Amino acid sequence: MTFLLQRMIFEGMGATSGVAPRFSTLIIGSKMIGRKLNVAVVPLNQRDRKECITKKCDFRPKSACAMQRRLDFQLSLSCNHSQAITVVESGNVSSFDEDCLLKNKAEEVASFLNGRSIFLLGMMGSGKTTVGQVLSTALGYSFIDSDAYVEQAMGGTSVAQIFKHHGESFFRDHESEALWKLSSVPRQVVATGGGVVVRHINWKFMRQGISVFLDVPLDALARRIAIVGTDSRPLLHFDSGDAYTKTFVELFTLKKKRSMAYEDADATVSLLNLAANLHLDDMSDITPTAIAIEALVQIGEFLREENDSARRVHS
Ligand SMILES: Nc1ncnc2c1ncn2[C@@H]1O[C@H](COP(=O)(O)OP(=O)(O)O)[C@@H](O)[C@H]1O
Ligand SMILES: O=C(O)C1=C[C@@H](OP(=O)(O)O)[C@@H](O)[C@H](O)C1
Repeated sequence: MTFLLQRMIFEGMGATSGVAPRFSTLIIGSKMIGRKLNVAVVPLNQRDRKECITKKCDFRPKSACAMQRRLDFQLSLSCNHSQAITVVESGNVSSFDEDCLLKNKAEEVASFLNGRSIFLLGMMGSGKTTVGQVLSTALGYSFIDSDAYVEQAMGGTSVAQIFKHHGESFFRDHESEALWKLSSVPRQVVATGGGVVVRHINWKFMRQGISVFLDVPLDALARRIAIVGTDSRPLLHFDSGDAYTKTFVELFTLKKKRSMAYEDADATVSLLNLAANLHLDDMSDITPTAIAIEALVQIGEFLREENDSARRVHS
């Protein structure tokens, strides 16, 4: 894997010139392409800027390391947030403290959320459960899977069994009821079922919180689901045939019906965009933590826009 996540603070390639860098960006991803370092950055917030003081930041890739697709540079940061310190010694490749970045971003966003819950939306396999658990822990929220909630309400009957014995419409009624109940509970990350967007009433419940669409290309979804199997996902379960192909075809049909509805989400995390920003060829290299960080960035953007438009209305 050529991708390295580093917590490094300096201003772009200006750091190589020996000029003391100013703090404007936080590099969250880097990748060697030949002898060139490509980086992905996010803006630093005011508090991070105050916290971090760079003593020296000198980037020097060596050809041998470049060939091995490893970074070799010296970076010295002084940062009064002890967890945030990453010192990369010459010859070593640091492990990036993604968790620290997630924690800082979650703290920042949580202070503007006022306890509003997060509803994760997306097609089956888009990572709502996986990312939701990471996000809830970071925010200090509880996590709930709406499918699991319905299963519990049905005395432990699985979603697959509910579909089989009672049909989809029965399941959707219970799904809406679950969302209605969950929408009144603050400080939760809710992983919804992929089909939740098709019923208009569900939006009314989800608007109590903030909805975030995890937009993952169909190929990646089909690959993920083919690995774990389709037993728990009745809409994708077929008696015979290649799981990847059948899943892909079925997801394609469902996505066509749902894509406009997903666009109504308050915020979107596009894995295609994220991979491009991080200079990754393979989307499976994006960790759930990196996706959770991006979700927080997008939630932060939504809150800022919401705040701006509220101010415009009142002025
Ligand atoms: N970022 C990721 N990279 C690779 N695999 C992932 C990622 N996120 C989730 N997965 C895998 O994809 C499958 C579906 O994820 P899940 O979180 O259950 O999706 P959903 O809740 O949206 O249906 C799981 O096997 C999970 O381990
Ligand atoms: O997309 C859908 O219509 C469905 C998605 C499933 O949840 P996940 O998205 O968690 O797999 C589950 O609610 C049910 O099988 C129907």
